[in-house]
Amino acid sequence: MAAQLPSIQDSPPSHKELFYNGQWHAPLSKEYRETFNPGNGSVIDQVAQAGARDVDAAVEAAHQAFAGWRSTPPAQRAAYLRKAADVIRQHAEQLALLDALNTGNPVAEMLSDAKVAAANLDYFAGLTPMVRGETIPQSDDSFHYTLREPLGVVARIIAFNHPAMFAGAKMAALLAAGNTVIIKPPDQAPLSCLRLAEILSDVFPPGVLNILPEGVECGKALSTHPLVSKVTLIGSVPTGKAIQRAAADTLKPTLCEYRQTGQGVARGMNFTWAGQSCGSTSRVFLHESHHDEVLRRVRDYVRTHFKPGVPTDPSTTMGPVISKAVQERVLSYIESAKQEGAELLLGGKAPTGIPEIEGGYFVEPTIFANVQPHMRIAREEIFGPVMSVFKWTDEDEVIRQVNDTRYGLTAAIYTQSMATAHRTVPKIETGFIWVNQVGNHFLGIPFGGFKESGSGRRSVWTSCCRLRRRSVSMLACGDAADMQR
Ligand SMILES: NC(=O)c1ccc[n+]([C@@H]2O[C@H](COP(=O)([O-])OP(=O)(O)OC[C@H]3O[C@@H](n4cnc5c(N)ncnc54)[C@H](O)[C@@H]3O)[C@@H](O)[C@H]2O)c1
Repeated sequence: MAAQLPSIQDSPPSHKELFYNGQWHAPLSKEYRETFNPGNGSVIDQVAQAGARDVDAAVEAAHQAFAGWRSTPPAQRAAYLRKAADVIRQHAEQLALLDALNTGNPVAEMLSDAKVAAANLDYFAGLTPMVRGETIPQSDDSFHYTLREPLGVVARIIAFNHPAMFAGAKMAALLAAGNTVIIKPPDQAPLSCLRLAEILSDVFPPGVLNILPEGVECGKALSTHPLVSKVTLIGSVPTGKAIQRAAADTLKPTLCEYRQTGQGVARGMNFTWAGQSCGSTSRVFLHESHHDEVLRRVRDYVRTHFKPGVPTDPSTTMGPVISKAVQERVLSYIESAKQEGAELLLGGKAPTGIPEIEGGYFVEPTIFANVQPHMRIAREEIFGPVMSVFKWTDEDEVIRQVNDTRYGLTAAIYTQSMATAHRTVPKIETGFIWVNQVGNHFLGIPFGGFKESGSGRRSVWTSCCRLRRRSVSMLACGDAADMQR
């Protein structure tokens, strides 16, 4: 695979500005900000920052493009999406390398991200003819039907952990349904999204796909803009709440997911990207009958499979966290766990003695056993490489503990009994549950959270369209009678 990777020098996007209306624009604010390589702390480049006036211009362009895009026949929209998928596939290695450089996620794993994005575009291209309403029988003298219509301009604000995948995959259904899209890349890691804008710049008609790098201010301006019909976020709970508050004024909808077990527990924690995945199974509940055996296997697996290294090196198995501030926050959680009496089994500090990652924001893969429900690491989202292990004996009590959190995105159940799985699944308060597997995602299967982990479910058309009901009285309208015949 190493031979397939392009050189790092050739990979960064040549444009660092704002992409809208099919063109690159310097920011009206004239502001640029440094973007970093979390693998060594160095500055990679300066990237434009979209201000409120830039957001106005981009939203206007997307709004103007909407009428043409929504009336483009579904088969033609599908052809645009398939072309985008092909182009992304051709640049998969470059996008993976850019995300490794800018997020710290190991490049070998990031290769699949661009492929997932392309697969989503192909999948939703195939579904464009399925954006359908239904007819509803009533009485003999009336005829009722519903239409699914695109919403208009949709803003997608995305988190830093998988930028190219979040941008590429999650535009697919929106575009297929006839919406125009503005993507706001993560402030920490905008480079792969800028490259996406470059490679897709002549794929879609101007204004259909727009990409505006910046941070919170741009996100806020998008959330409150009257011409933005919907804001979708992949991000943290406080951001989701802030966006819902901001969007409320303009009434926008928001969408805010023994060996085999040991390996599953270890893999579910996503140590590869330093635990920075929304779906990480960071709390592990092991029954006392196999607690010690599974825990030993988990520790051995993590110790041998996840070694901090240079993110752009294809042999690296674990990257840094995204920034110095996040590294300090994760280390402070580790300190709190030690002070509250959890038992440190592995890791617990920033790695030392590895010259090639000096200056990077790394934290060793960390496992705490004997974690109690009241401890901070058991209650708050760390979003770092820290796993908390609990021992349990009583099924009702463990389900109570599993649900005793503000969050509810994913869970995984490992059991030899399908009866146990079926009995337990409905009791667990998460939007997505794996059984005897973990971390896999499936095309077209809704993914989203319960409680503070999300509102809405990323399903196919419900999140991209509004449902318009039409009632036609045959007595009042001859055309309608013709339609029914
Ligand atoms: N539920 C999921 O599917 C999912 C997937 C990946 C990550 N996440 C979550 O994302 C978080 C980590 O990513 P992050 O640190 O980039 O999250 P974040 O919430 O800090 O930022 C996410 C995005 O929102 C923007 N933003 C921040 N404040 C905003 C505001 N007030 N208005 C509009 N936009 C605003 C940011 O610029 C960024 O682009 C974790 O909490 C993780 O659980 C969730």
